Amino acid sequence: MNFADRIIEEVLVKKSHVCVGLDPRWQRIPRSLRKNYGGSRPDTAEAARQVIEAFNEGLLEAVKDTAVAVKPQIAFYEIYGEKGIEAFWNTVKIAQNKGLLVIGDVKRNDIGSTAAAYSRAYLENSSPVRDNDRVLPDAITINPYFGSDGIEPFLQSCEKNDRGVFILVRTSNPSAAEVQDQKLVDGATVGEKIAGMVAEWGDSLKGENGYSPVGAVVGASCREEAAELRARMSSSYFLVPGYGAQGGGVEDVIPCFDYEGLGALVNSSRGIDYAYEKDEYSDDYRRAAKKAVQDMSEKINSALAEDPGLAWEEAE
Ligand SMILES: O=c1ccn([C@@H]2O[C@H](COP(=O)(O)O)[C@@H](O)[C@H]2O)c(=O)[nH]1
Repeated sequence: MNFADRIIEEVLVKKSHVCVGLDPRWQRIPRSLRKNYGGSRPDTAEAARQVIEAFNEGLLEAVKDTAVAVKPQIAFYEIYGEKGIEAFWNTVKIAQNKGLLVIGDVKRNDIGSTAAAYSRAYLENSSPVRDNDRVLPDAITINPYFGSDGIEPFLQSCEKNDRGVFILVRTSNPSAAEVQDQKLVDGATVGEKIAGMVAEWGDSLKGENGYSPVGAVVGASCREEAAELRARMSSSYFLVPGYGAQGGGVEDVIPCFDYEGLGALVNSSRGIDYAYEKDEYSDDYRRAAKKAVQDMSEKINSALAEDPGLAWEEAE
């Protein structure tokens, strides 16, 4: 089953389009979890690993029935060095054991031969060491800037191992337009040009539901562009960050979906991880995360039920 079919299977079972980001920011982890490990900053890298894993375990248990996928952003783990990396990989394992798809937000790529090593690191079981007890994320985010030879090794790994990639097409950050909205000689923007390439890269890998494992990152901050991008990448699942903490709302993500109300996973990281901060009386982050993810899912589902064809109508 290709990666997009695996997403759709979970979407239909859980009746949800939500991806929860796992971005552990030390000072925002509930005090009760970190107080014996150093307070305002971790005493040791090992303390950081333990607290992050405990925090993530609680979040994962809380969101596992509603979230389709989780997206640990590796920067928040790398800052703790090797112990942080250990926490990242342990988080991948814990999440998968709870039935969640894992999207490693690692934004990798390079020249072709180096991209092949990245692809092997994240999407291949063939470890360079003999002791091959490895977990792999179900998908990762990658950068298209190197062009086809950088992308090719990832496509091969996706096909061989039923994994997926989400290629950066239109990101959610405030400066994204500086590069991605620049017009090329044919009048298309850089983002639209990449969208066309993403569609081609995935074309021969489509699965049962017509989606390929070659997805696209399209931020919730670019509602105007989203319908056009959906039309250009009709076989690509979208990963949509920017909901919640970055200001994106349900109306911003609806154009990322297809006619049937499929085609997009909407991510929220801080909005779920630290939902407990809104309750001045409790630091039960698990209960708050569970409620936040349910609310988010219900909002998206009701908007889709009202107007699943919105994206296509706007693009025509
Ligand atoms: O265009 C992009 C690509 C990646 N991200 C990442 O997603 C999460 C969003 O976190 P929130 O707390 O929900 O804002 C974060 O890990 C970013 O690095 C993105 O926001 N936009």
